[in-house]
Amino acid sequence: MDLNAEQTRAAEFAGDDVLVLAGAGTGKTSTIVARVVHLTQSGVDPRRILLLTFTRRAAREMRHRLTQQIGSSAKTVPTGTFHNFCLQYLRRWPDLFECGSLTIIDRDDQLQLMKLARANVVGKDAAFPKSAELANYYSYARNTNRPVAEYLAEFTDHDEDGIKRISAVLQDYTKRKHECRYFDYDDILHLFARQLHRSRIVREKMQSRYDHILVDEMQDTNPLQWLILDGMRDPAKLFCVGDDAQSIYAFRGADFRNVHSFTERVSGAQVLKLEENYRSTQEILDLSNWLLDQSALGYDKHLRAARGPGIKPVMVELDGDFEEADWVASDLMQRHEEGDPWRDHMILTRSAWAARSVEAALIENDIPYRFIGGTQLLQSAHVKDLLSLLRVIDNPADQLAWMRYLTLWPRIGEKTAATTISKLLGMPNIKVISEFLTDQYRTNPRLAESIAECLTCWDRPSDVIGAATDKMTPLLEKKYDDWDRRSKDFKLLRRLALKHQSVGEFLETYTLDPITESEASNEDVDDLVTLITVHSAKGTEAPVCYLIGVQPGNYPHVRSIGDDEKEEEERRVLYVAMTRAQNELFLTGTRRSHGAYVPHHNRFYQSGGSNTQPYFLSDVPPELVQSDLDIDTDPFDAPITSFRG
Ligand SMILES: Nc1ncnc2c1ncn2[C@@H]1O[C@H](COP(=O)(O)OP(=O)(O)OP(=O)(O)O)[C@@H](O)[C@H]1O
Repeated sequence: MDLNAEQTRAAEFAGDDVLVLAGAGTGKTSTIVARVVHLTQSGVDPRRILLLTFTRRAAREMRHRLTQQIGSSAKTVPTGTFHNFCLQYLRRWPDLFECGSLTIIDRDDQLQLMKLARANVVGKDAAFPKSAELANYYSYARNTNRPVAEYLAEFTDHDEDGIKRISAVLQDYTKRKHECRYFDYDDILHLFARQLHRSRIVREKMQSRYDHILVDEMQDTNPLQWLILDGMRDPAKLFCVGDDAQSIYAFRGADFRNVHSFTERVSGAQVLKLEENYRSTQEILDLSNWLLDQSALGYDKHLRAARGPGIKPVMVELDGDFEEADWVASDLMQRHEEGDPWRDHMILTRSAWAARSVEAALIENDIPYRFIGGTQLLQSAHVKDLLSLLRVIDNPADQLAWMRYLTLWPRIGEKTAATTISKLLGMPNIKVISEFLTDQYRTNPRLAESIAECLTCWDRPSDVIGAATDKMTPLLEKKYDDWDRRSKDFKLLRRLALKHQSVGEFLETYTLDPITESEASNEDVDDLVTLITVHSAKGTEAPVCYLIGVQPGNYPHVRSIGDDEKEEEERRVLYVAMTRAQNELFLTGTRRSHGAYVPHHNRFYQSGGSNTQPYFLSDVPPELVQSDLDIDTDPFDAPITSFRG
């Protein structure tokens, strides 16, 4: 692929710091890869080029493309997400980062711990914010690098007393985290950034390691991530690539306006633009451009299709979720019968929950698929049960895992488990704990035996999972009705674990970068339909895209209505989704559950009166889309036409 003039200018940029501001599909990924190639060919040591991506999938993709161009030296270019990058250094220099050993916890564990802290500080108070809300406050304040109390005072309606109580819960949560040697996702970035700015030694070490720092998806970096970049740049040069119209992570503290202030933050930096879209046909871009034009924010983006014209996006209105799911499944099957590979198709959904009917239709029709961003394998209850055994061995201070593991066994309730946990926490190592448990629970001998068995093969993660499965199957079989279905996941875990050197690394990899059951079981299968949440879909593309649930109430989402900032973020979510399509774009929506609809050129028009709610596509010009008026949504109601005429 030959780069165009804009892309070449960016890839071969000879100044110090640069922001490449680029529209969807304009070749940001290709340009970053070309930049690395250019730098290595100009004699820069590949190990001194740091490439930061938004997801591990994006990192894999970049590495793959780099390998095609520069061969095996691609492996030596440090490539990963902010979290992976920071964690790697926390592990390498625990003393410098003052962190010792640590266990990364996921959102579920974070909420469990917050629940305990909340109960401890405020007891039973139904009006007090729930754990999820508290965790969001905590995370948002940290990602935007401001004190929690200040954030609460400025952005919430809580009064002084409320703020004091919330702060007390968050302090209790932090204390519990330290006791268990837990690190939540934000801690990884926070600790790294803190030491980078506090310790001269850390800063000097980090600043001397890289000559070039390349950052993808700059529009979704938050102030905490900026602190990291700012602490490491100079003399290292920044090459940041982003698109303000694709910023969809405000809930994690990202502010798309940050890309606009790049030149103020990095003096002497230049801004380059990429405007020619190579992904989609002009019709798909016309609709996407129109969507942005409706915003008061003035994105000033008009994507041009290098590929020229194609087919207009199609809006399909269906009766309900099941009809929508059936429609997508039958369209897929028809295309496959006509010779299109499954992999050419992507279904985009707002959430895993919103995709459940479509997922069911794919399964029912034997359509092979992988679900990216769906319910995570490691979050299913039976997998958490099994992994609790591995977690307590890996970190004997892991109280949440101990609680889960101990209460799995007969006649051990939360109170008994809590007493046991308080005793075992002071013990020096897992062997001593295991002996103590043998003694303590003579009627449940397998409780301690399972630990001992796992310890015999601890350096072989896949065998550890095998041993844990053998020991725990009789227990779990009784707990779950659908055991046959669930037990298959343990085979998957074993397979995944084969790729890892240690149990700790295995647990950490999938906690940091969760994987769904369908992704795990189809890792080596190439021809699949991709079902994906829009938030996971950045950077991806497919010839045919189905955006499901594009109806009033979803775009913008009811919860965002009335909040201008949130509504605008919703617009960008829809924009990201639309701009994934290369050749064909279907926007499907349902009329049930959203009140009365009347036929209209775009078929999603909602009748006026009290039912009216904002909907991004309510005024879409008819010439930009096709309405699929011929779809037979309810064949049993339609009059039958005699074949005799
Ligand atoms: N100069 C070019 N010539 C031909 N095809 C190109 C060129 N640059 C990029 N492409 C193709 O355009 C598509 C989009 O490129 P890429 O994924 O790099 O865009 P992007 O800007 O990262 O997109 P987004 O931000 O929307 O995810 C890819 O299929 C890529 O191969």
